[in-house]
Amino acid sequence: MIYTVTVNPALDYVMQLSKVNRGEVNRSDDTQFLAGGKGINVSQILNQLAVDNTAWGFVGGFTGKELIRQLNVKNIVSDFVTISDDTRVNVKIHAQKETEINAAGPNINDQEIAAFKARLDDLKAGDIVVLSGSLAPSLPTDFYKQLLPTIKEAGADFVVDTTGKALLDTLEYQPLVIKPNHHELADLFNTSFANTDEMLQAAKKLLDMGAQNVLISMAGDGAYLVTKDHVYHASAAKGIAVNSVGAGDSMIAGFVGTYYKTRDVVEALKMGSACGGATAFTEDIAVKSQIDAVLPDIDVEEVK
Ligand SMILES: Nc1ncnc2c1ncn2[C@@H]1O[C@H](COP(=O)(O)OP(=O)(O)OP(=O)(O)O)[C@@H](O)[C@H]1O
Ligand SMILES: O=P(O)(O)OC[C@@]1(O)O[C@H](CO)[C@@H](O)[C@@H]1O
Repeated sequence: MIYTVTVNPALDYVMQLSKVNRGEVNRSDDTQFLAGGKGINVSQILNQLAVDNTAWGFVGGFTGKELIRQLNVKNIVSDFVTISDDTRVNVKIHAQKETEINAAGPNINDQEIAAFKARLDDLKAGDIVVLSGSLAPSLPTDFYKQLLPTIKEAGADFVVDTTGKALLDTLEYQPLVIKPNHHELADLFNTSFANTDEMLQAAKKLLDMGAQNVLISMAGDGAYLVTKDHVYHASAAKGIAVNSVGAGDSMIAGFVGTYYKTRDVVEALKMGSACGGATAFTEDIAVKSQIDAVLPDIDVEEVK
């Protein structure tokens, strides 16, 4: 089983308008509330790929009810801890440029945290836990790290999609894969890369620090996968990008879901790239037919 963890999910309020004039009243042409949060997006793609998964996290209030309603409509199995505060709303403005305003998130109390940690008792050897997204402000900054000993003791693997110190702190527990984009990878080492070789060297340092695989995503320029023995490049899907929300989550889902089924990192890289591209080409998270349509575009080659 794959478990996705979204401790700070959101209703994404997507507003379409041709232009935003700052300091004036703007009117949108169309709006939508979409169930969001990085782990939930991963679950949506896993469902499209017919990979069994359960979404875990915290939801509360009227926004939390709507989020669960949407997950049920999409047949996403979930087992969230209900909290007394409201799940956040994140505003995504699709105008000339995309602008995102993500709320901090609800207050989560100690009892609710304990109820969440009890969920980990269900883990079995071979399971994969995908930990994604920001922490609600009331959670300790090392919340993900606190979960890792229990996950590893159960014989499960984990994937973590976060940045900075929170990411580095998890490496000693040997995440199955981490997926910084190339900017996040440079930030981890307080640097910028003059060339691809420097970027790949940085990924190798993360392997030395404990990561089992490092996936470097580069939006329309594709991705590199750096493993202990190989480096692969995957080309990007061909199409017109209309949305950048969830491409990274979709890539993680495609990679992890395929790896779970095949244990083949090259197939996983290929599917991850297709899922990321398919989501970039649609307003919402991609569905199976959109993923299938771009899969033949992806060429994977070994570069070293
Ligand atoms: N415009 C695009 N064209 C083709 N493929 C894309 C495009 N954007 C994203 N992808 C695919 O999705 C993968 C992940 O995208 P990206 O590098 O933007 O991740 P990210 O920065 O984590 O994204 P986000 O945080 O916006 O979800 C890329 O490596 C690529 O395979
Ligand atoms: O605030 P976080 O947790 O970092 O990111 C949350 C979020 O921006 O991530 C998803 C896209 O990746 C959206 O569905 C959601 O609103």
